[in-house]
Amino acid sequence: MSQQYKIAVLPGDGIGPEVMAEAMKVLDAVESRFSVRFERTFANVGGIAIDRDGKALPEKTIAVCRESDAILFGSVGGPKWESLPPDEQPERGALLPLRKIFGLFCNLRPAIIFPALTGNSSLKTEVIEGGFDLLVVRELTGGIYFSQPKGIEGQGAERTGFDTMRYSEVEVERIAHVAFQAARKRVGKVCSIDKANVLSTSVVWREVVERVGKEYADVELTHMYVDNAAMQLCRWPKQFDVMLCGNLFGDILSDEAAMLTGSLGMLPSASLAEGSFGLFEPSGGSAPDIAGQGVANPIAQILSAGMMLRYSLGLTEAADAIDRAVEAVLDAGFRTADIYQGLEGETKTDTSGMGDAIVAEL
Ligand SMILES: NC(=O)c1ccc[n+]([C@@H]2O[C@H](COP(=O)([O-])OP(=O)(O)OC[C@H]3O[C@@H](n4cnc5c(N)ncnc54)[C@H](O)[C@@H]3O)[C@@H](O)[C@H]2O)c1
Ligand SMILES: CC(C)[C@H](C(=O)O)[C@@H](O)C(=O)O
Ligand SMILES: [Mg+2]
Repeated sequence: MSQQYKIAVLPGDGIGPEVMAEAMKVLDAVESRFSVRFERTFANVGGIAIDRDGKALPEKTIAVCRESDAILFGSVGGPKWESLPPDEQPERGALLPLRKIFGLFCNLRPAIIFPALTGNSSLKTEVIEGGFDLLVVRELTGGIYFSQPKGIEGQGAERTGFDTMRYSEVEVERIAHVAFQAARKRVGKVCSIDKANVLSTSVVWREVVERVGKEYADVELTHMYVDNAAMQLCRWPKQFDVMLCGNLFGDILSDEAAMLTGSLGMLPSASLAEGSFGLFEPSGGSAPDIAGQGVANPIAQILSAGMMLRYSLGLTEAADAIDRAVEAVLDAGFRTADIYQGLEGETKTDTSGMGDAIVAEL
């Protein structure tokens, strides 16, 4: 009998359902090749859940997630819901609560340049030569995203929006351990990103990371201010192996790192709790500017499904096969619009064409 896994599938809004359909085809292919079964339960999340169930994160969606081994998430949000009160909008009403409810404190965002796409990078050829492979380890349930108090108060010219940024030692410690352990399996370098020249949270962050680093004598630890890090990523990304970041800095730097690889549509992510449970989603959003046209790049969603197999389900061989299939399809010249340059050997394809090519390769 084949091994069975339960997956909560939350396509969400915009391009979410379009790219999720391709990830489903890939999971079908994995089922037949590796003799496993993915029992998938679809549930509403984000704007579509507001429209159908009256709130961005319905109880029944939370229940489906609780009963599953992992969550595969598309993306949420869009102009249709922007006029709602902030806490009811898809992002703050669904995605952030999901991260908190399931304790998904650790966000892994690997930015790897595929050899076939070196010409797509926004970087100069000499900078890209030989490719690069870096991992952003982002703290996901603390910092300015979640600290209280926050809100908007007052009237007229005195009306003020405010957020608070707090990081406790335990929060920094547990994400630092993840970064050092990841570095051990990679090149062995952690660069911790902060703003310790200005922010008190960063003073605590740097001290704790330094202390945790003493337990990993085999890993090289450096510290860098976030503004310099943003510049260094464009200048010479190869200097980085693991970039350890707080919630806000990791959000910003991971989008930057994505673009160095060619497109935001290429960058997957894993959001992990203690243990094996996780939520897997593209790093980018619902892309309202291209939604409904069938042209979105499904690779970030497909690679996110691969990360789910690797991190939550322990299906390393199948996860490797997905990564290899994506690489082979790019080598063969298949390109969605976001990575198409009109060069010789390139074949322009749409969302489902890219999914089909990856399935055929699998
Ligand atoms: N995890 C999430 O659900 C998530 C993440 C980020 C943004 N959002 C939300 O998405 C909405 C749109 O935000 P935004 O426009 O700032 O960011 P976005 O990431 O949706 O889009 C930024 C740009 O990248 C392009 N892009 C993104 N994914 C792509 C793909 N797979 N293929 C091709 N091109 C792709 C878009 O077309 C757009 O030009 C907002 O409501 C935002 O809050 C959601
Ligand atoms: C949509 C938004 C809340 C989210 C974040 O800021 O974490 C997104 O940008 C991401 O990177 O996953
Ligand atoms: Mg982001």
